[in-house]
Formats: sequence, C-alpha cells, structure tokens
Amino acid sequence: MTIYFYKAYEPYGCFSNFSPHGITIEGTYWTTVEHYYQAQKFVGTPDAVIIPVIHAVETPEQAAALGRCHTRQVRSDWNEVKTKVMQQAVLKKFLTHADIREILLATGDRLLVENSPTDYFWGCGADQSGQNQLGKILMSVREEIRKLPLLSVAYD
Ligand SMILES: Nc1nc(O)c(N)c(N[C@@H]2O[C@H](COP(=O)(O)O)[C@@H](O)[C@H]2O)n1
Repeated sequence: MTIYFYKAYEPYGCFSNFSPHGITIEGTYWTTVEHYYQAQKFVGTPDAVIIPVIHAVETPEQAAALGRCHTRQVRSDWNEVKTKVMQQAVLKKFLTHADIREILLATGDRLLVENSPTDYFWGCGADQSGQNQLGKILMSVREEIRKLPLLSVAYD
C-alpha cells in the first residue's frame, strides 16, 4: 500500500524536508533539509548573500519563502543539479538520524509519495500526475541504506 506524506506534523512527517532533522554538509550544520536545499539555489550567484540568511532563519517555511522569492537570481544550472542536491541532503538526513532511518526501512518496498497539492515536481500534485521526485529519492535512499549492512541489520 502506498504511503502518502506531506506536512512534517502529519503521519510519516519525518519524510518531509520540513521535518526537524538537521544535517551537516561540508562542515556546515543546517537545521532542516529544506534550509540546505533552498540555500543551494543561490550558490555562485550575485544573490549568494541570501545564503547565510536562509541558514539562520528559524523555520523551514521561512527558508522556503526566501528561496522561492522570484526577485532573486537562482543559479543557472539549478534545474540540472537540484535533484542531486536533494538526493545528497536526504541521504545525509537518514544516515544521521537512526530513529527515522528505522521508520524508512520499516516501509519495506511500499511506494512513498509526497502528497503535495501544488508541487508537480517533488510531489504528486493535486491530481496524482506529478513526478513525485521526493518520493523517488526517499525510495532510492531506502535502497542505498539497505545495502549498508551495519545500518540495516534490524530489517534483514
Ligand atoms: N509548502 C510546502 N510545505 C511543505 O510542508 C512541504 N513539504 C513542501 N514541499 C517541499 O517544498 C520543496 C520544494 O521547494 P521549491 O518549490 O523547489 O522551492 C521541497 O522540499 C518539497 O519537498 N512545500
């Protein structure tokens, strides 16, 4: 049976990038995956000054609002790199936090779907026609972690 998730406070909310599970990437600690992901949009651009601001805001909603502001210039290769950026951050999240890694592994081979009513790239959109890229990343992270024997031993 498919597992749908979306808001961090809903069932399976730990699969949301807005969940309160920090990650350290290249020596910098980010409060949520969303903070990290939104900041990466501006690496190497004239608007890179916004990166420490995104890093410092209290909530992932604030980070997303800053990252989605259309007056700022997103890096030119963003569409090519954003899935890889997300994959790296989501993998790091589940390698870092054993409690949610167990929840992910316990989903077995079930289909994971970000049930966003508005996002047709990361989620399934309002009519299920979206690409569900975040769900796909979570399933590939699940697969990758299963191959790490010391991390997946409880589910062999
Ligand atoms: N608005 C919103 N609220 C949530 O609780 C969400 N989980 C999401 N989805 C996430 O939004 C990010 C995409 O942001 P961009 O549109 O690329 O700026 C991504 O992390 C989705 O998983 N949205």
